[in-house]
Amino acid sequence: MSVTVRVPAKVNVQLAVGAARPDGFHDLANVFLAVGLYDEVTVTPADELRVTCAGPDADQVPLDRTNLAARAAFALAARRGIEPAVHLHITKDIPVAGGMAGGSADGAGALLACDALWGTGASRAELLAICAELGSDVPFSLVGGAALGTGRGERLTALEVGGTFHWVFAMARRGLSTPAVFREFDRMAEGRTIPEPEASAELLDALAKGDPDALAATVSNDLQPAALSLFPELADTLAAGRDAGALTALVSGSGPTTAFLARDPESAVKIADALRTSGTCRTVRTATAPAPGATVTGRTDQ
Ligand SMILES: C[C@@](CO)(OP(=O)(O)O)[C@H](O)COP(=O)(O)OP(=O)(O)OC[C@H]1O[C@@H](n2ccc(N)nc2=O)[C@H](O)[C@@H]1O
Ligand SMILES: Nc1ncnc2c1ncn2[C@@H]1O[C@H](COP(=O)(O)OP(=O)(O)O)[C@@H](O)[C@H]1O
Repeated sequence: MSVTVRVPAKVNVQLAVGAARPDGFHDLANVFLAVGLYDEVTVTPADELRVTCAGPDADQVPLDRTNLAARAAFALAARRGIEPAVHLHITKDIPVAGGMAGGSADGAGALLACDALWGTGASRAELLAICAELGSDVPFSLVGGAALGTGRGERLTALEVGGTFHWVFAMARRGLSTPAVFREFDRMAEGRTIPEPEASAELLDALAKGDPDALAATVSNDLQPAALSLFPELADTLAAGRDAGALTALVSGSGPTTAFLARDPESAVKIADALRTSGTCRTVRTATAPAPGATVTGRTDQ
């Protein structure tokens, strides 16, 4: 018996960051867009909980109880008073510590897979509440598409997307820690008044129209200066993609993955080729958006 769930990565087309809150988090206006790069989580009954991972970055993924997939299984089992006796296998294609919410994807995927395997029948609202306990980005991994995240990013409002956007992603040679990037944001913000984060009406309109030029003109990421401060070489990657015709180039979330919006699939291929030969990054991928959220893609009864 097994259940397999496929979950997308994300890029933040707007990431407005407010001042640090007393709990250490930051209020956000976080416009998430799910992109067609996916992790898969397969859950099968086992004697006790264990996690395995396959894929190019698998050696960087913790296989203990800190893995977000394991934490998701524990959280759902605890609510039902059952033992999380499962094997969670992650097929990882989303870069690790890349600002594309790979760990969050695995958390949302494991939750949906365990719910299906155990027949828990959790409501969407309960699944979303568990996701929010696991991490600020995890609810969005469950729902996919496009959404505005407020609070610390966990309170979602679905957004309309009127077309397909073509993206290129450049994966960096090392990761960046999300808390470290927020700390650098705070350090750089010292002595300044930070405005309340607000979604841009122009950006939401560009998404709704599916207009890549309008989207390119309105994307923003308040964490980008902090990510560049900790990882200055990313500026070279951004420049290489811009020179190759990207409509816009930005750091994805807390980075260090960089994201390039292309006008069409042909331009995306050209930008990807230029980034590959630029020597400024580790790997390059193209993907379209929006992508669906966590979805059950396989089920066996044996
Ligand atoms: C920045 C974003 C943008 O979507 O993602 P990444 O680009 O890293 O994937 C998110 O806000 C990351 O969300 P997620 O990775 O789920 O973070 P969490 O586990 O909730 O929090 C990790 C740490 O990040 C900081 N944090 C996170 C969210 C938030 N609104 N304010 C924060 O200050 C805190 O230091 C927190 O301890
Ligand atoms: N299933 C998982 N996949 C990847 N990383 C995980 C996972 N569970 C926990 N982690 C931890 O979370 C950190 C951030 O991972 P990730 O979600 O890939 O990056 P980001 O938050 O930048 O999108 C990793 O360095 C790793 O230690």
